[in-house]
Amino acid sequence: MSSTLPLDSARGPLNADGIGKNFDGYWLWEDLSFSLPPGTMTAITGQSGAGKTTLANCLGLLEPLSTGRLTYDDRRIDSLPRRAIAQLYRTTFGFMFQNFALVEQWTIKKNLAVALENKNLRGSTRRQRISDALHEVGLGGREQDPIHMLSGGEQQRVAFARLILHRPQIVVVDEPSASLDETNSATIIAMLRTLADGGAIVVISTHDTSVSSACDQLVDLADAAHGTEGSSPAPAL
Ligand SMILES: Nc1ncnc2c1ncn2[C@@H]1O[C@H](COP(=O)(O)OP(=O)(O)OP(=O)(O)O)[C@@H](O)[C@H]1O
Repeated sequence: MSSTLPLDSARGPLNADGIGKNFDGYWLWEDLSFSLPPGTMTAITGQSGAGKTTLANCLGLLEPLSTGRLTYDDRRIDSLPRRAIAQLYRTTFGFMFQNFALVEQWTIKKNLAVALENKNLRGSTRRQRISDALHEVGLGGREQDPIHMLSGGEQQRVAFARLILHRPQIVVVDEPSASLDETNSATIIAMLRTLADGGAIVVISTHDTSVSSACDQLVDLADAAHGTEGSSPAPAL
């Protein structure tokens, strides 16, 4: 798919340095170090329960790390106060969650307008941007459709249109192909690729090999040491 909309480039890599996550003495993953460069798509892979979603949440600053640090744009970002994280959500991070986080009773247009709230745009510019984003995802002219009338694939396109409007430098995606058929899954991967091609850092938690094989690099949690301190590792689920 071609991209006609301007996207924001990331300012440098998002770096993870020795990060770990511990729940009640159990290390889900630990001592992970990797770099997510601008312009690339990275898949977080591993078996069910390996901690893919948890790692995506930690990279998106939605959950705290137990150890290690995250840096972006030469700035440590994992231990920021709430207000600074909120600012990063307005300016830097975009998310696509499994349930798309759309308001079902609202129209497509109203859901998309939320992404432009802080951008101080004239009404006509706002309408044009929404219209362009909807054309970009193949839903041109559907502004007034309520979300609950849309299929899962269409809802995901709306969620993607919202990402386009938000123009994030870092995009965190959780299981993009869950509950989608092959065609819709391929479409969403192509859409995420347009964000990476525009210079964004795209990181995707997935159990789907068709998604991970479309990425430029993997963070495989099968390789992450885990277990309780002083005991053998937990059995595979
Ligand atoms: N807040 C929490 N407190 C305790 N345990 C948690 C918490 N959040 C997640 N877990 C546990 O961490 C493990 C990993 O969960 P996570 O959803 O990250 O794995 P996943 O690899 O994404 O799994 P799946 O592929 O099945 O979605 C699970 O056993 C889960 O119960």
